[in-house]
Amino acid sequence: MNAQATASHIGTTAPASTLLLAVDGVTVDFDGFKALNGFSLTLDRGTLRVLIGPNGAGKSTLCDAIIGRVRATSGRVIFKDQDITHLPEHEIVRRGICRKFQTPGVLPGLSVVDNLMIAAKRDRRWWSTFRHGVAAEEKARVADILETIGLADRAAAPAGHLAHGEKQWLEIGMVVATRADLLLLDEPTAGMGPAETSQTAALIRRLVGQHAVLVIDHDMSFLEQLDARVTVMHQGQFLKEGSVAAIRADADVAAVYLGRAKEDTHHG
Ligand SMILES: Nc1ncnc2c1ncn2[C@@H]1O[C@H](COP(=O)(O)OP(=O)(O)OP(=O)(O)O)[C@@H](O)[C@H]1O
Repeated sequence: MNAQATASHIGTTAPASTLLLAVDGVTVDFDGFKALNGFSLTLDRGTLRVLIGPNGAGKSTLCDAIIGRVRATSGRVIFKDQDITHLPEHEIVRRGICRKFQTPGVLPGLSVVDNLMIAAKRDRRWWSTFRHGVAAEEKARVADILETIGLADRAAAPAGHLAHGEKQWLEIGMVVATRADLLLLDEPTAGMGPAETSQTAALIRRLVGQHAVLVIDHDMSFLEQLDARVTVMHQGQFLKEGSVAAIRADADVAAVYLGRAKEDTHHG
């Protein structure tokens, strides 16, 4: 199935209007410094959102607060109608949120397909994958993921032999393999050239519908290709939300980026 067909198929079956995640007035206070300051955001099932903001705006802290790596000082994180604010990270992951770097990481000596098999193993006991074999259902799922991430013809290659972009796609595939409903992707195009960046945008668009995806990235050409709703953060707070075109044209957004650039120049 080609990418477009997959995306449109998923698009027609996704329960697109159901609320999946609500970040409700979350503050994260690091000894008096509010990395998040009453920040709110909602995300529906199967939808794509891009989060941007100048350096230090609080984007990573937001992901940390969602996944339980840092604790909200106040406010709540609601996922699938449950308050997950104070749950341990592993329990949040079990409930269906996965961040790219939380996958075991690509094991360079193992093949692409074996890396995906390990991530697909729900109980995460890696070695049991080899001891007990893999269910047919998991094999089929992994074959699907290989198609989605564009690595079907590299399935048998050792992951360590992949190019930089291919390794990133494998990591995204490993997040998908965990069956998470919400995928958090922090700068998925880091270090990529224009061709790989375009392929990454297409890959992410193929995931939408089956998963909600929250992407942090600064690359405007990537954001244009993703064609997603954009939320802009500044100093731990919500600044704006809108289409890529609207955000590009927004004077307040330009001002916070330029302001930051001036500070960076000043200090640097
Ligand atoms: N553990 C911590 N203790 C103290 N301050 C922290 C901690 N983690 C982050 N910060 C501060 O919180 C602010 C927000 O950081 P965060 O990494 O969330 O920003 P960001 O938007 O992801 O930035 P970047 O685009 O540079 O990755 C920054 O000023 C950072 O120095």
